[in-house]
Amino acid sequence: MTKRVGILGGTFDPPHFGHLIIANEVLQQLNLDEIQFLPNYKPPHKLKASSTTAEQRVEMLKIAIKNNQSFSIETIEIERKGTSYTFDTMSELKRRNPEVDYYFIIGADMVESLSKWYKIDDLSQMVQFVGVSRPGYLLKSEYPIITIEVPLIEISSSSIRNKCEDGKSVQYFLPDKVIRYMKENHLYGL
Ligand SMILES: Nc1ncnc2c1ncn2[C@@H]1O[C@H](COP(=O)(O)OP(=O)(O)OP(=O)(O)O)[C@@H](O)[C@H]1O
Ligand SMILES: O=C(O)c1ccc[n+]([C@@H]2O[C@H](COP(=O)([O-])O)[C@@H](O)[C@H]2O)c1
Repeated sequence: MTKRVGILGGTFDPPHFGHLIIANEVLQQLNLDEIQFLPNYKPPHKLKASSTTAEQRVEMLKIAIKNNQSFSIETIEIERKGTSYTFDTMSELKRRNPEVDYYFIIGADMVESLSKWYKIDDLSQMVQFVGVSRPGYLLKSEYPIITIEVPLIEISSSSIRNKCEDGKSVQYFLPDKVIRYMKENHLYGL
């Protein structure tokens, strides 16, 4: 039987409640079988290098999704290294799991930039894109995306990193256990 899997690709530097809420909303609203979080090794469009390692980002993701049996982590991009082009990743995942229908979840900020993605025409034939609302961005695309309304969440990894560096609290933006890991490992100036 065909399996329907949602993929949430991201840098997760760090993972936050925005990621968890959109993943859960798409899972529920599209009645998918599961969600796989796909941490990238090197995001194609971000110029600034992370201050954290890929292993630390994966560790934080593990802590964040623990206890939800519908959530798991796909580490294919970390293992492949290099620039994490989604076309390369999804071609390989489709080759490994031809029976799976993939739903690639993106926030509205990413929806706006889809035309610049590597081999986007081929990629949009291979996966079903699912765009979710995000404050400040339109949920419109020339590509055949499904759009899902989620509660608007004004949280981003960059705002969390900035708050940490400014000595401000990030409690309630991400799980306490992830904050504990960040402190123990002195991430983001903590
Ligand atoms: N608050 C949010 N609402 C909706 N979508 C989000 C939200 N935060 C992240 N996303 C989406 O999740 C995916 C992964 O995001 P990413 O890991 O880059 O986090 P980010 O908060 O956007 O990071 P940064 O601030 O460093 O750019 C992207 O498709 C992004 O659009
Ligand atoms: O393949 C591309 O050209 C491409 C361009 C921009 C973003 N992406 C993917 O979109 C997802 C969200 O990206 P980011 O940078 O917001 O973490 C992540 O899986 C990226 O690898 C992919």
